[in-house]
Amino acid sequence: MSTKPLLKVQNLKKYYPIESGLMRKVTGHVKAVDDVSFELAQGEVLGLVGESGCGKTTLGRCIIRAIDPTAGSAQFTPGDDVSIDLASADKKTLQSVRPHMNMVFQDPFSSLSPRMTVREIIGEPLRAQRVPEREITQRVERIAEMCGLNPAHLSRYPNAFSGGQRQRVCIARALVTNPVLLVADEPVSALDVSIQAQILNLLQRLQRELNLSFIFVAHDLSVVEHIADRVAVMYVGKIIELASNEDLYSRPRHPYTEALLSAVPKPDPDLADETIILGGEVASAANPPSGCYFHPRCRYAGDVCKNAAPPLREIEPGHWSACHFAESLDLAGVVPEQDEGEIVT
Ligand SMILES: Nc1ncnc2c1ncn2[C@@H]1O[C@H](COP(=O)(O)OP(=O)(O)OP(=O)(O)O)[C@@H](O)[C@H]1O
Repeated sequence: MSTKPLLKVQNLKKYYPIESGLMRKVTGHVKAVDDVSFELAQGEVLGLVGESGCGKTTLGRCIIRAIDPTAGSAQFTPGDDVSIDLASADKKTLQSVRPHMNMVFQDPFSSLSPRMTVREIIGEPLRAQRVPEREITQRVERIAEMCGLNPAHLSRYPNAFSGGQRQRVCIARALVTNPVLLVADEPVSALDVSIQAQILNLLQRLQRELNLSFIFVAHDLSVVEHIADRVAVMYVGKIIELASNEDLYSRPRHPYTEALLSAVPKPDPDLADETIILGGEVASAANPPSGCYFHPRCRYAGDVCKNAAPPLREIEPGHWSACHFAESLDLAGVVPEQDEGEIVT
């Protein structure tokens, strides 16, 4: 088995040009993903968390090369003899590794063709690989069953399915090629609260049974608390904290993470609500503030934060923070929920 990380992302960037005037002159850039680096081990679940617009979806899409990054690399090593840079790979090379990675999207209502049966939808990636029809039938039925779908219902169309069942169809389609890497982009946020736990439990079970590596995108730390091994927090295109689940929740080392954690629902309703209300707007990726992008909203900011951008640095083994005061601030965390099996609704 390979000792290399499954995925090594280095200095990844995605800049969108801002054009204006009749001549569509480029007057600036939206830095949607700005110099992001991290590694993902085989079988690891990385939670990718941050407010709307911070670049989570763009990062996920760049990694699986649904869109082309502006710069940087994403070395993907799905096997001992296969290792390619997804960021720079040509079309043919990408096609050869496509079956090893996939993405599940937020909205199961718009991501399924209404004119195809569920059997056809799930089998589509295999058909694209020219897998024989008999094998497609077997593999579709197997993965559908693993995803909690009744094989007798596979000849139905998506509109006969509820939101949760449709997301199961999306998950089955994403897994039918036996990928090793799955990017799940807010896979439960479009679903009813009562269904969210079922889909999270399903993803967790599949991750364990299939030894999948996950990048699990969420805007809320409570969603990834149960499923992630490590968590990366993004703010305006950059990772500003990265640590093991336990360290990040119990001892955050960035004021933005502290604020996100304060909004995580407390198990004990008698505990005082100490939600930190962040003032001001999320900084614009087109025109970010000077220094630390978070400083205009940070209650601990000093002069240095206005002037100098703090790099993401390892402040203790495995715990990375991009705060000038990471070592000296005593930030409030939460007790992470123990993983005691399935989430109960
Ligand atoms: N095609 C595009 N052209 C220009 N700007 C874009 C494009 N796609 C995304 N952006 C901008 O890039 C930034 C990051 O967007 P992205 O959708 O990745 O954020 P996100 O964290 O996933 O947000 P959400 O949780 O709302 O999906 C935003 O400022 C967004 O407006």
